[in-house]
Amino acid sequence: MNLELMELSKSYKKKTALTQVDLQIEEGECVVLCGGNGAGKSTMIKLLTGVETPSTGKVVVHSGQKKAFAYMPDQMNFPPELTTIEILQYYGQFLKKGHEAIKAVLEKVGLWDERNQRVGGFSKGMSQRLNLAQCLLADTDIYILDEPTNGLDPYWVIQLKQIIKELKERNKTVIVSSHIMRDAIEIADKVLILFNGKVKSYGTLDKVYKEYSCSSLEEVFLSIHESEHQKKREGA
Ligand SMILES: Nc1ncnc2c1ncn2[C@@H]1O[C@H](COP(=O)(O)OP(=O)(O)OP(=O)(O)O)[C@@H](O)[C@H]1O
Repeated sequence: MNLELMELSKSYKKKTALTQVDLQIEEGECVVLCGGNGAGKSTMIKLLTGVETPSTGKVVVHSGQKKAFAYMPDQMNFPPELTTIEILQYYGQFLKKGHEAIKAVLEKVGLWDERNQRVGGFSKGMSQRLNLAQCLLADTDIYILDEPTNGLDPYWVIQLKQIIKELKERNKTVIVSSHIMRDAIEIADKVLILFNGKVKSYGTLDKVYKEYSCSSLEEVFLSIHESEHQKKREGA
């Protein structure tokens, strides 16, 4: 086991974004954080990566590495005047990665031929692939990807899934947030279902389906929505 979330909560002023999360994530697993808008996916990712500090609880990382996480934020604003390769060279300095490693990741995300282009002219999908490249450049135990399919066309969604599969084959832990159910079904060993900052279910798809007597993630979500709205109506 290499990651433990202990009584993790986060509040922003009056808003509770995440409530008392207790769970473990095993080595070599792909966990997909699922949930609707405002469910708490990005907040959880920010707590995992240390971008935000928890209001209570903690994240314990069991890793021999000094830097255990590689992070792909949901959006990156790269300096527009820099070229693709200049950006990766910048990250490479900190990660101690040279030309060969940079070339390998740019080839993986299909941007090697665009290495001398200024990123200010990039499409949304190209920027997202560059964002993925900076994350893959780090050789860490845990990869955290926040809505990585945003802006990617179907070809690159398939490639991204293949990249995640390869990371898992190298026994890396991959945590992905997505509101696209189909992605979750295809790549997840486990899904974590968040609703209003609370964990509603965590485990394999079979376990989650059984818990809600459903046969798809869409049905699980509908069931959660209906029961939460029912509770709200009864409380009102
Ligand atoms: N910096 C912040 N200040 C105040 N409230 C915040 C902040 N960040 C998040 N929140 C609130 O916390 C809740 C969870 O937000 P979060 O961004 O984690 O959700 P999400 O599941 O990633 O949603 P989405 O799919 O819409 O991106 C929301 O109600 C949001 O408004």
